[in-house]
Parts: sequence; structure tokens; C-alpha cells
Amino acid sequence: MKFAHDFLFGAATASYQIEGATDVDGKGPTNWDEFVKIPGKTFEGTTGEVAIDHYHRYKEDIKLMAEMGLESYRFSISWARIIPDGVGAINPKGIEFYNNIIDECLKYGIVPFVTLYHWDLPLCLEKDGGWLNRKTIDAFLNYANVCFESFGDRVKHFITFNETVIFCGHGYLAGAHPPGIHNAPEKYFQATHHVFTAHAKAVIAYKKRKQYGEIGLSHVFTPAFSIDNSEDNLFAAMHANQFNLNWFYDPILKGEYPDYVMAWLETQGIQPKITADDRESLIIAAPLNDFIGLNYYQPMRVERIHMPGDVVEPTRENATGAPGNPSFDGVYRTVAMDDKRYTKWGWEISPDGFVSGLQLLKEYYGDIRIYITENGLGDEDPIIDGEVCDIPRINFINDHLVAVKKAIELGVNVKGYYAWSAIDLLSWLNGFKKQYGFIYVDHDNGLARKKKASYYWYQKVIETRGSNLKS
Ligand SMILES: C[C@@]1(C(=O)O)OC[C@H]2O[C@@H](O)[C@H](O)[C@@H](O)[C@H]2O1
Repeated sequence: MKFAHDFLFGAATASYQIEGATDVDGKGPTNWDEFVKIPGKTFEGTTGEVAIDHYHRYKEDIKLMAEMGLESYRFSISWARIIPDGVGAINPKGIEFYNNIIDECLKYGIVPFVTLYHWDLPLCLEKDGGWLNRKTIDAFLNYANVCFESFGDRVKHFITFNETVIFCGHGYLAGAHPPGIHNAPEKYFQATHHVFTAHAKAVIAYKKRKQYGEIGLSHVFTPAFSIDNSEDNLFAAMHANQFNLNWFYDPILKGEYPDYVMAWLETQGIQPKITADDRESLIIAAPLNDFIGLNYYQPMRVERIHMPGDVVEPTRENATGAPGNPSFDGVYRTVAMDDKRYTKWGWEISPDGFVSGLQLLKEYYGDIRIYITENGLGDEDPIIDGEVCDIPRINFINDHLVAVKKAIELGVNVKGYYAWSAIDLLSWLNGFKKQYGFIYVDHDNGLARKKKASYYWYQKVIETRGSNLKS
């Protein structure tokens, strides 16, 4: 089976991870520009000061994407490049840079798919409470409107937030992302609520503009499965899905929070403060979402445990996603299983879990349009005779695209696939060691770009609309 003619084959990046030029042409500082200076927070002290210098090399990079035949490029806008202080004055050089990116994409017929927030918050806002401060909701709405106004004539696909569970979870539970707070579930849940409210207000504002594009957001998609059929472990899977899936997807797609989680929060006395206006925004926005973006890397295999919360030391290593950590509330633990395959970073490789999870989403949320806005293999790619032979990445993406095809045949409404990542880039917690790209970046040779084996393979996938995939 070929993928439909309107299925988008894309690839993705994020501003802080590729641009560099963190203090160039009027850009304001972000929370990450400060956070990376804290010893131990990033791998070997790597920062995004240069990243892969996409700010100066974007023409070369987008030309390489065009040569691959990429149909759509998902990238994020750095809020602090557009509005340096988060609110107030607009930086014309920032508007100019992203206009150049968008126009360069359109020059090659590449569909720009824009993420408004991919974790780099203007430092002024972070210092003023960040996502814990309700003012950040209105600051985001203002920023989103500036982007709709500046780019909405050519950009017809907007993602408001990338992976709320990560920047809030690492920010207020694991302490591994700004603001680096550890084990503060009341802050975590309140911050997520403010983000959902900001999303809802931005959706409503976008629709009012009648720019006739589509808007949604991208969530991590990590469906939880019990390690066996015992009652305890089946309970653990249900609990994990309520906290990691329903808490994030229900307020966006249903306009209300899951009762199960709200009841649990009430027992702990940490239900987020929700105003009547927040509730109204969530309810109005829910049916206006055009799509949900799924960032799928792996499922979770869980078992029930009976431990107090906060039993994980807040280290970078503990936050890189490998199984074994207990949940923040001590109810379940993720488990590595003997009959599963794992990446070098301990992430399970499970295209089957992807199909099962997509079917679960269809049960929960019906026929909402879905884009796979991230999927890819983080690896250390072997270089043999000067060529980057990332065969494991080819196999990974092949198997996950076959899974997407299968899900579509089962009636799941998937309309596009964005590999993470278009080009090797900075990993927040793994430096440049964990590579995801179709294009290699040589940090020992002036950041020279080089097409990998997977670049040529994905070029063929796009050309044949997936008929070269091996199931
Ligand atoms: C934690 C990690 C990783 O480095 O493996 O997950 C996969 C991918 O998710 C993206 O949303 C992040 O922007 C990107 O940096 C990656 O981050």
C-alpha cells in the first residue's frame, strides 16, 4: 500500500537545538541560555550557543531538505527572538529571520509546520514565575498573535506547544529542565493547567482570524502497558495512562480534565487552581483543534509498586528516559523486559506498541486528525570509510512507518509523519552524542553537513510514497 497523496512526509527540529546565535540580532535571553550554565545540568556542559549554526546556515540546510524531497519541515520559533523580553517590543530581525525560513521552504515547495513553543521561554518570563505565573498565559497569547499576524499568510499549520509533559515534568518534578525544581507536583499540575489554558486561548484567537489553516499541539505519546495480566500491574497501567495520557489529551480534545486524576489530586490537596474563564476557554477550544501531534518514541511497560513519592535523585542521567524510575507518586515503576529491544539510551523499540497505542487513542478521542510530529532513533551513528552508515535508523523508521500504515488501515486518521530529526542537533540532556538526523553535522570539521545512508533511504520512501518499505 502507498501512503495517500495528501499524507505529508516530513522531518522536525527545534530552535534552541539548531539555531545558535543566542544573542545575535536583538534576540533576548531564554531560560535555557541560563540553565545550561548550571554545572551538571547538560551533558559535558554542552550549550546551544552555537548548536549547529542554523541561524547562519538555514539556506544550506533547507536546500538539503529539498534535495531529499522533504514535503514538510517542522521547526520551532524562538519566542525571545520575536519578543526579546517575552512581552512588549517586537524584534524586527527576529520576524525577518523566520520570514526567511518560511520563504526558503516555500521556494522549494516544502510545507512549513511551525511550533510556537519548544521549551525556550524568554528569561524575563521565567524569572517572573514562568508557567506558574498566570501572566505567562497572556504573554503567550500575545506572542502567538504576533506569529499569526506575521506568518499566518504563508504558514497554514501551527503547533502551540511541544511536549508539555516534558518541560513541565522536567521543570517541576525531575529538576532536569528550567526552572530546575524537584518534586513539586502541585507546581507541576498548576503549570500544565496554565499551558493548556494558553493553548486554548491561542486556538480561539487563531480561529477568529479566519486564516483557514490548522492548529493543534504536540504531546508525548507513551502508552503504558502492564508487564503482565496481574490485577496490580493492570491497575498500574491504567493509572499511568490517566496521568501521562488523559491528563494531557483530555483538556485539549475534550475540554475537561479526567475525573480519576482530579480525584487523586484532591486527596493530595493539590488540584490546580482553575478559573471559570479557564474552564470556558478549554471547553470552547476543544472542538476547534484541527489535529493532535503525537511524539512517539516508545511505550511504557509498568508494574505496581508501593513507595513514597520523590525517590529519584534529580540528576541528568535519571532524566534521559531509560526505564527503572518510579513514578513521581510512587504508584508504578517503568520496567525493562527481557523480550523487548532497546536503544543505547534504554528506550524500547516497539512499532507494535505504536499500533496498539494509536488504536487506544482512537477509542478515547475518535477520528481527530493525527500527525506523528516526532519519531526517530537516537543513536551514535557509525562512520565507515567516511560514510555515515545509520542502518539502525533506517530500520527503526521503516518499522514505524509500516506501523503507521497498519494503523491507517485499521481506521486511525494519521495524515503525516515527521521524523525527529531533519539534521543532527543538540540534545537537551545528551549534548551532540545522541544523533537523530538524516544529515550528519561534523563538529570536528566546521559543522560541515553530510548526507547519511538514511537521507538517501528516506528520499526513496518519499519518492515511492512508502511502497519501498519492508514490512
Ligand atoms: C529527550 C529527547 C532526546 O534527546 O532523546 O527525546 C526525543 C526528542 O524529543 C523532542 O521533543 C526534543 O526536542 C528532542 O531534543 C528530543 O529529546
